[in-house]
Amino acid sequence: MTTSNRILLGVNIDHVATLRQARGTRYPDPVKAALDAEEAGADGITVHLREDRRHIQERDVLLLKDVLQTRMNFEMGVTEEMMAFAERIRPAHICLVPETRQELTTEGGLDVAGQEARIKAAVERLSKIGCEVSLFIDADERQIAASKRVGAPAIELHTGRYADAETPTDVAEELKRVADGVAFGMTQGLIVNAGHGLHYHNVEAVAAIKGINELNIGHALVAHALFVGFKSAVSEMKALILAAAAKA
Ligand SMILES: CC(=O)[C@@H](O)[C@H](O)COP(=O)(O)O
Ligand SMILES: NCC(=O)COP(=O)(O)O
Repeated sequence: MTTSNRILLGVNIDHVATLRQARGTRYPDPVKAALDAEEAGADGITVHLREDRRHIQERDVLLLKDVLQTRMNFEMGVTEEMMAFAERIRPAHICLVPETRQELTTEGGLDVAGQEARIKAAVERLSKIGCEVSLFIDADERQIAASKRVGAPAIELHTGRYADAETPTDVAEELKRVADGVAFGMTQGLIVNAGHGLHYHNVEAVAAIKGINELNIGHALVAHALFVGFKSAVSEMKALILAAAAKA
């Protein structure tokens, strides 16, 4: 259980691949982004191999597996195709996420409570090959307790609702939901990560929540990198979250 204010930054490079896929070019290469992110202080690299391959491709994951100095957090839907691919590459971390083809982005958390047997079998299968499995869920006690029951050592709380909240009241309410989720996850002995929709203007309040192990951030980093370069984008984000965690 994490009790200190140490906080890690997982850099999600999916949207570097989004730009490449928009034209079917060889650039920009997410592998180069990952190496730059590591040099700038990323603690890990997150990639989501979507079923529709809209951004990250198998080629990216295979190359990253060979070249990363830190560790890969491989996000995947719970499908047989992905399970078999994960068994082939054996990433250090796997985050099981819900996925639908039409969604613009990952819209909500995985319904662990509603499909415990299926998720338990996936967690067991992936744990057997040495992966630390995390479940991408809403900050909801029912889902957190179910995550514990299915044997996942870690959860990642979906911060999308917090990021999308528009009024100060809603922002405060969603932030509290995340903070309560972190606290409850810790009582369950889970490693608690968080992410989705975090950016330079909303990240500090989340980084200040005691007990969060890691924040996974992608879209905002890639967007900022267009103007300042990838290394600066990562180091600015890392400095922000470390300062916020230290002040808390
Ligand atoms: C699960 C998650 O939050 C990330 O994988 C994020 O979803 C990546 O971006 P897209 O949802 O746009 O693929
Ligand atoms: N799991 C969340 C993630 O990896 C990054 O999400 P986003 O910052 O691209 O919204």
